[in-house]
Amino acid sequence: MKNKKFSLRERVNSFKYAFNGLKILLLEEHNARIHSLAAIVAIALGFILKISHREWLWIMLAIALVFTTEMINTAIETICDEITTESRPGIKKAKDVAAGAVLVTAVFALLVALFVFVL
Ligand SMILES: Nc1ncnc2c1ncn2[C@@H]1O[C@H](COP(=O)(O)OP(=O)(O)OP(=O)(O)O)[C@@H](O)[C@H]1O
Repeated sequence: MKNKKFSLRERVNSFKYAFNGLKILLLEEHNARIHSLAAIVAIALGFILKISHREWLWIMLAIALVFTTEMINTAIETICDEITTESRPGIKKAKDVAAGAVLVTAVFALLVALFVFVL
């Protein structure tokens, strides 16, 4: 793979696959819809309250982190379900740790919103 020649078409396809991943997340994952709604509300509030550039950076970081962990969580869940649907302690551990990562970033995003919009 490493010695393959550079191909613009393959690079464009990589972007297509990545956007497809985002589309799958938004269409199929209920949590992602809730996070999208929260992101839209935060962006709207940012414009309404005319927050500073620095505050926008925190809001964008929070949104990006939540979506990134949500996507990695979905990828891990999907791989786990492809491996087996039988009850396995290792699968439970992987899924719960991945879900925990989403929780950590969601709490971080809530704290950012609290600091930017309330305090
Ligand atoms: N194959 C498995 N073996 C053991 N535990 C599992 C397995 N699949 C899921 N679990 C556990 O069952 C619980 C629910 O799993 P599930 O995959 O439905 O996650 P979820 O977060 O409820 O799903 P979603 O993200 O789609 O809302 C979690 O604690 C998960 O770790």
